[in-house]
Amino acid sequence: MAFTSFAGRSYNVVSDEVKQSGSFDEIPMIDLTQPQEKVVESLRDACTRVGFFYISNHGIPQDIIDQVFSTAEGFFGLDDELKQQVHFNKGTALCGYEGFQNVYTDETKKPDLNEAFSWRYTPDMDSFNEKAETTRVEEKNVDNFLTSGQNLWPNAKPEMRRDISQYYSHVLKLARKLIRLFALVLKLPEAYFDQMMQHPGSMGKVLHYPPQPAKGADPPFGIGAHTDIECFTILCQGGDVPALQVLNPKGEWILAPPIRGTFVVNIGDMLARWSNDTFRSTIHRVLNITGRERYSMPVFIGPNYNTVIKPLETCLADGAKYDPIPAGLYVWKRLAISRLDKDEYERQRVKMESQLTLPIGA
Ligand SMILES: O=C(O)CCC(=O)C(=O)O
Ligand SMILES: [Fe+2]
Repeated sequence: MAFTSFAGRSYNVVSDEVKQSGSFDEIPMIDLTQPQEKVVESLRDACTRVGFFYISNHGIPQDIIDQVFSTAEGFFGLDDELKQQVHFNKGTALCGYEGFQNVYTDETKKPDLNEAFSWRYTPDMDSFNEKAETTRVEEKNVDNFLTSGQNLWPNAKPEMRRDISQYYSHVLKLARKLIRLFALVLKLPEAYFDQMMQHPGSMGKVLHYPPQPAKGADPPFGIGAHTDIECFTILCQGGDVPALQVLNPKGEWILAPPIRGTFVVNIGDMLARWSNDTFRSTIHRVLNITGRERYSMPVFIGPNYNTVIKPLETCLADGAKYDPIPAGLYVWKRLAISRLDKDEYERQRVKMESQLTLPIGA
């Protein structure tokens, strides 16, 4: 069975059976409190060979995590009418509520069996970053997708804004720590990405996957097989509901179960592209056949949307494989194609391309 991702790469999937072993037989675990050289060495292996890893001792208090999942569960339990009030179609940032089977992720266009609520970075959600407010000015000439303040927070569940913001502030801090480690892995100065991460091109999402039948010829997936769009994802799995599967190079699906006290981190297409494929962006999907409700919360991290993603100098041994593209345009195209109808996509594309242009000589 062949699989072509939205990023245009082909993969061979040999078996639909979930294996516990393979060419990477498990997802590495990296303790962030080890000496830095050890962390960097483990990250180099994880990012180049697997594209997925767990992190332990990440520093985010468990009660903050528990709180946000409990609030999100309450939000998903609201009447549909209340959730529809913040449907992503009501805003311009492609964020807000997505109902069951509203969106598709894999190239078969089969709708995903989840409901979700998503938000975009705004400086007021970045409370550990003293420079957050001053970076807002960088975005003043662009609107729609790129403008801050477009989040659709539900009035019917005001704790969503409070608890998500609290959690997200912590995750942003962790993300800035990780990007410094990635810089070292890529043989760049530790602070190489710092400025670009002041106002990150970032989104977050909380997802609810209902249980689904274990058998069936052509089952819907909680989320279809895909690679993530941004540079990397920090994923928190709520409860103890194993359903995330990761495709190894042999074409086998490896389970990445929740491990309390850890996050799953995975590399996305933007960092694979930026690193000229030094880092791997690995295919994954969700199939919740546990009989239980599953909740998860990925935060997608990328640089400021004006950043030009051009293969990094330290990764050019085989020549640049990719053309430069503004980060915001890359993200927008990937999100919009599975969310907007064709005419609306074309209308917005023209506008986006005129707003996000490459600097001369990029
Ligand atoms: O729910 C999960 O475990 C994964 C979600 C995911 O892959 C995504 O939202 O991109
Ligand atoms: Fe994903």
